[in-house]
Amino acid sequence: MLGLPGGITALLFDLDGVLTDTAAVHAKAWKATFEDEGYPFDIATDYVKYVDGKAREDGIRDFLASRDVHPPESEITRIGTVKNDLVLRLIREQGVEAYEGSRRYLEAAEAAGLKRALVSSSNNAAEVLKVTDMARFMQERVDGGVKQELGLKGKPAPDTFLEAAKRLGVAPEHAAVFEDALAGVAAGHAGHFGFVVGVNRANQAQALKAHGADIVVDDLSELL
Ligand SMILES: O=P(O)(O)OC[C@H]1O[C@@H](O)[C@H](O)[C@@H](O)[C@@H]1O
Repeated sequence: MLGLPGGITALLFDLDGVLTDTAAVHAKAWKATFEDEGYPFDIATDYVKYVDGKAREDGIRDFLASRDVHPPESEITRIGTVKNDLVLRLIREQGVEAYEGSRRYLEAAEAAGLKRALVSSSNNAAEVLKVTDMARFMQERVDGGVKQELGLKGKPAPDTFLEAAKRLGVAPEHAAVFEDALAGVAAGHAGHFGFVVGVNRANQAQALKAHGADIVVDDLSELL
């Protein structure tokens, strides 16, 4: 059913790049922010490898560590605030769209009686879900704020996905993970979920597979 193996009863969706076109907005804002700070930043390599899918502070820490820079927490918070102000401005100016294929997939999942949760590293997830009218599809939401409240480890650790499965009352082997980020598919793999769908929005099908995706699609409509 819906391109999933038998036994899957719950679906765990990443947001940016899986349900909405906001991954590119984040990438653009990170590039501008890091380059203003004096660090050349390549989206195809640095964003994908060090930042994509991770919690805000983890992305900053991991990218700067790759340049052998290890700033104090106050500095990481400052850079994160600059980047977030820019993301919010870009979202206000450009708007946010949900992928049509993802909306149709969620409608089909709802009609099929599958449970659904959002698992996003972003602190802006609730707002993005709301403005794209996708919140109504989600029975649970584990986002950047929930992660902080509960002290969960971020992606690529599986903890946020495991928390969402627990909230839905489903064992990991009965849940499928939908992710576009390498850190996200790695989290799905590490959590021993029943199925990991890699969503290829950045021409990285091979890398998604190598990090743990069971299948890779360009759009969720391929699974309908
Ligand atoms: O800064 P926010 O909105 O809390 O988002 C954190 C991260 O959320 C992830 O979903 C994005 O892939 C990252 O690019 C982003 O950095």
